[in-house]
Amino acid sequence: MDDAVRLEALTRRYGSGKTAVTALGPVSMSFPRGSFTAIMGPSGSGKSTLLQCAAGLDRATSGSAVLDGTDLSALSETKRTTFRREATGFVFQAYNLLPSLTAEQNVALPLRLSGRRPGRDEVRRALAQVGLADRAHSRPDHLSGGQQQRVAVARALVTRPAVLFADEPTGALDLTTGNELLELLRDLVDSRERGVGTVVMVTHDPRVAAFADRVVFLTDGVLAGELHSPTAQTVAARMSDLGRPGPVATAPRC
Ligand SMILES: Nc1ncnc2c1ncn2[C@@H]1O[C@H](COP(=O)(O)OP(=O)(O)OP(=O)(O)O)[C@@H](O)[C@H]1O
Repeated sequence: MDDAVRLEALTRRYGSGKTAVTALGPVSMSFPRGSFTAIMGPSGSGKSTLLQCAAGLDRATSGSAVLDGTDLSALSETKRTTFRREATGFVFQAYNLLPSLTAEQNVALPLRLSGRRPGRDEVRRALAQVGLADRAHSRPDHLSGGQQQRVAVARALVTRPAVLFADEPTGALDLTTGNELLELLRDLVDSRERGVGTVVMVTHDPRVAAFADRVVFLTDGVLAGELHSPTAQTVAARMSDLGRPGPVATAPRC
């Protein structure tokens, strides 16, 4: 399996001099195509920073992120933005839909931002992928929270990105609706003809992480291990270990 995303000694620092904060790194790791990875770690451990650098929403201070074969650090700000719009989809906790636009118009936005005239078929296809083909003309305030987040997923899928990134995508949803959304993400990875192929998701909830193939743990901006074929119990146990003083929590930055 080749890599959809590869991080090579990536660091992200904020500020300069004595007030500089290293939010992340150095981190080296891969997200293989066709995989569903969850990123976990205590608050402030660098999860969102990792996601944003991997997705090209933020720029590494040193090292690089290689996304779908393109080294983001080698691109100018403008080229990175253009590339990111085509190669990635991003779903946030808050659905971030424009309230005055219909579901269909919201989904078409990334195509318009890329300077393309949205084809009705590609927009309808993305809505069908999330099970909302019949709600194309609904505005967000006529949709439930779960449906709004599905529209946000359809918007993220419309450019047929190589990777779908999600930062706490179920954070605003109740348990049942959240599980339905996670089953949708799982299905996007598992079923090739419907699929986006690769999903990378930040969460703080072990039950949410258990939908992934692999969980990657961060503490203080560096990798603190990973877990394959996770269950909510094994993830919760590892998280609790991370919180305890010991060899893992005190591992030096490499
Ligand atoms: N713009 C910024 N300026 C300065 N420091 C920042 C900035 N963004 C993040 N940080 C710091 O970088 C570190 C990592 O932040 P990040 O948001 O990636 O962590 P997180 O694991 O996603 O946290 P949470 O679970 O609370 O959302 C934190 O110490 C944070 O305070």
